[in-house]
Amino acid sequence: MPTPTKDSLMNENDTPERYAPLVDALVARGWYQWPRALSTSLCQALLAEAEQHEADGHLEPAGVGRGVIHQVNATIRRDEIKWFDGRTAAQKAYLDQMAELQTYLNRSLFLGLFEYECHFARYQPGGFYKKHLDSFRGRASRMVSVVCYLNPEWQADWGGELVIYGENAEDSGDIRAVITPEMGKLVVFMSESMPHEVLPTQHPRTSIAGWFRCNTSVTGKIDPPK
Ligand SMILES: O=C(O)CCC(=O)C(=O)O
Ligand SMILES: [Fe+2]
Repeated sequence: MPTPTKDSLMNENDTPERYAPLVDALVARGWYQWPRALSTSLCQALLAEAEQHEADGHLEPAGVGRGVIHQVNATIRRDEIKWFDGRTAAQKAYLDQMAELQTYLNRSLFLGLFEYECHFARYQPGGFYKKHLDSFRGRASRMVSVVCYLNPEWQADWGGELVIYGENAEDSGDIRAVITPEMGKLVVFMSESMPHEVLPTQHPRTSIAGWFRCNTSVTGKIDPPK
């Protein structure tokens, strides 16, 4: 099979206006679920990369916290990750779509997003990620979270759903969405206000987790990514 080019992985007829319902939902309720947002050819290419990283032993246990307080804690999360380096056609095509979304979000919501970071994530059977926020309140940095799922023919009884809760993280009864991780689905939510968790999966579960960040530079120091 010839190596796909970036353009061959993009959908034709994709206009930025397709992001309008996403932005409306983010404003109204803080999250949006978009089945079949990405082309199957792009998702398959990304899945193949993630599986190759796993076969090559290039995934690393994910941690919690950033910078000096970054630590691996298997009671909180059990996925393995690989950060994008933007070198392959598939990564470039995905990053192009995120750049387009970033432009659209900035134009419509004036969010001042200036950077996007993302990694592949692989959850093995038994893997989970307990309820958390992607950004600490008051230290705004990660503003908008985007998860893309890469699992063809996901079965309803395999677990591994993403559960999104209301703003009060203590209230576990306030479930806003239970989302299955089907290939091509994009989930977008506000990083500071939507607690969420990944329920234990019974089947290997592959995704791309990413974040749009705003500049939180303090006294000239730019927050370190990751
Ligand atoms: O994979 C998912 O559904 C969400 C992952 C997540 O919450 C994270 O990586 O911060
Ligand atoms: Fe998260």
